[in-house]
Amino acid sequence: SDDWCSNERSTINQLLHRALLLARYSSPMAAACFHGHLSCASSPASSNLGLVLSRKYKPWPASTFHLIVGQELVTRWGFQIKSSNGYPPNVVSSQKEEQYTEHFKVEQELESTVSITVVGASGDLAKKKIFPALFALFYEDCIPKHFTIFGYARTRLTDEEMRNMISKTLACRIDKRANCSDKMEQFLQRCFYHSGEYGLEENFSELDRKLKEQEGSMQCLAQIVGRLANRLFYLSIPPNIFVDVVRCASRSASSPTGWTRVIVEKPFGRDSQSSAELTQSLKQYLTEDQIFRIDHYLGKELVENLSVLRFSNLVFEPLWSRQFIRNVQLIFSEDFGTEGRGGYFDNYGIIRDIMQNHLLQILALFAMETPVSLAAEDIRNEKVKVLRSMRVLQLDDVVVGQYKGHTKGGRSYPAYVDDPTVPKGSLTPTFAAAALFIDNARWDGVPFLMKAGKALHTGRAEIRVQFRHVPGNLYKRNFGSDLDKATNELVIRVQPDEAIYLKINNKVPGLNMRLDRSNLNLLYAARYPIEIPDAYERLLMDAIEGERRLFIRSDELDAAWAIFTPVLKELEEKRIAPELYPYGSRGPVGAYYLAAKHNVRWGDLSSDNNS
Ligand SMILES: NC(=O)C1=CN([C@@H]2O[C@H](COP(=O)(O)OP(=O)(O)OC[C@H]3O[C@@H](n4cnc5c(N)ncnc54)[C@H](OP(=O)(O)O)[C@@H]3O)[C@@H](O)[C@H]2O)C=CC1
Ligand SMILES: O=C1O[C@H](COP(=O)(O)O)[C@@H](O)[C@H](O)[C@H]1O
Repeated sequence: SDDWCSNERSTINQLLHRALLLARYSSPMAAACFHGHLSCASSPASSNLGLVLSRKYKPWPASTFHLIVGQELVTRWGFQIKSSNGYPPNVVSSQKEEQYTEHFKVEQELESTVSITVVGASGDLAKKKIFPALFALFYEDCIPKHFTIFGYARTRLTDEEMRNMISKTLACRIDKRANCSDKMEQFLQRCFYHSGEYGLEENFSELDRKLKEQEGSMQCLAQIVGRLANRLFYLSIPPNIFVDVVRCASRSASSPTGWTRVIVEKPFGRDSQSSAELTQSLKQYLTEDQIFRIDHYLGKELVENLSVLRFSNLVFEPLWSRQFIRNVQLIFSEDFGTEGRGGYFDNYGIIRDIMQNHLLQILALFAMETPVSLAAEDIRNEKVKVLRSMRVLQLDDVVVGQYKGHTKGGRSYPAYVDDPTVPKGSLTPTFAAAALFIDNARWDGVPFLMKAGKALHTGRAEIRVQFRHVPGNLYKRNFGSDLDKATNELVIRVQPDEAIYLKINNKVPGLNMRLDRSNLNLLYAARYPIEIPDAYERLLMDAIEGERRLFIRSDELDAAWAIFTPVLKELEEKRIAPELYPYGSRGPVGAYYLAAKHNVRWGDLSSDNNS
């Protein structure tokens, strides 16, 4: 009854928290999705104990709880997950929202702690992306309330020195500057540093002690309810030390009570074999569920939007096949060279750096069949299927290039091989174009062209979808002899100036019948006047929440390497010389010929003003 419920509230809460702990241990998947807590709610349906759900609640399968006191099983209840207002569990009616607010507050107090250790904290990526993203999450209240951040690297720094180092990289969103410096100060006070070697377990044991100290100080209430101390490690280090760190962290610094997850940065190997070896080594210490392989392109707003565009717009989904699409182009260009990263880059080259991961991931999302649901495994299953349907890339369908020095407007730009960290005479491609095919019913015969390059004339990432000709087009004489110019093209511009636009043929206003190509243009800056979060913010938030949708599963990785490994080997074994292109140009002409061979024109090179 309600009376009993309120008298026994604290006992019941404790019992139910223990039940939740048990549920977490017996069903880690469910627990990973579950961010709520159970409490004795004074709901009208008094025979039910209420289940208070957090904002982050994801569907949770019906389950049986074993309620335990001490070691003894005293009660066993099978009960359904149902909200106390009678709505389905993931729906809270707006009328009832106030009633829930109090519960949310209590819930927040009781949430677990999370410690995020950035391994390689002194490095470029950590400073440039990871710490700023963590701060942005803090600023937006998107990080659990009880968090600490640790930097770990060999460089000797005090806590204060690390705070000083990262404070230079933090920024507030231009559209939300309120209390920015206070927030920064609060954030920095939660940041600590530990200096250690990457392969020494005792150094990680020291880190463990420091983590426990911080977790303890966040846990005054936790002793009562058994709050979990969760730990996330971000491997922002060169790949040759991934396994050392994972071994040490898992043996000496993994969480004794909560989850331990590891975000692994690319490159995940150099080919099928080394990637499989890396996976195998990581799996000596971690389960697949603990490994979060990051591809930051999956966290970009427009890449996330791809599925929304496809699956929730009737105007697109029926057109998404060989029947209407002539070719798809995935284009990445940077207007700067390897600048400082030549040492890393030379061992990988542009195919491994951009195509095999970022562009292929976009392709998979673009081309996959409709997943059963938006659950991570359903999406990843579809991505694996489409990747496994792809034809192994042939040398004939690849063009490679490398930038050479160039002088323009009195300024000289270096060649790739001028980078002091690049070996003289290196044949590593800084540019590549490739034609890929998916041998399934939906995409049979449709070329998926990829192009990626550094030191080009512009910095851009986009997906271009060129549609077929309109059969028996009544207006064909208005287009002259070049019917290709009259086909529709959908452009999803991932960056910069995020946009989705569709090129259509349109009548120019006036008394005569003149047609032109115009854009139906969804320019994000005009439509959504907010600053778009950085990809790392979304991905870090997801990793903390245990959401795996945007991370790469090991079988996806295997399928991705299987497409590129043979050609990468052939390029290296035959020592194929890349075509040189001037720094700041549009890349090697070979890319035009490759496209022409497949009856394609690169959309980004169109003479069209609205390209
Ligand atoms: N930078 C970027 O833009 C991107 C990077 N990545 C990936 O992220 C990871 C980190 O990149 P980034 O920050 O650029 O890397 P860095 O080269 O800056 O290395 C990070 C830290 O690792 C330590 N370190 C460097 N080299 C070695 C070595 N040979 N042996 C042991 N420790 C070493 C250094 O810390 P200390 O000496 O203090 O121990 C360094 O500060 C890499 O896997 C990279 O491929 C992925 C996408 C983009
Ligand atoms: O992973 C990488 O990505 C960056 C480009 O990322 P972006 O978000 O700035 O577009 C690239 O410069 C780097 O070579 C590569 O390793």
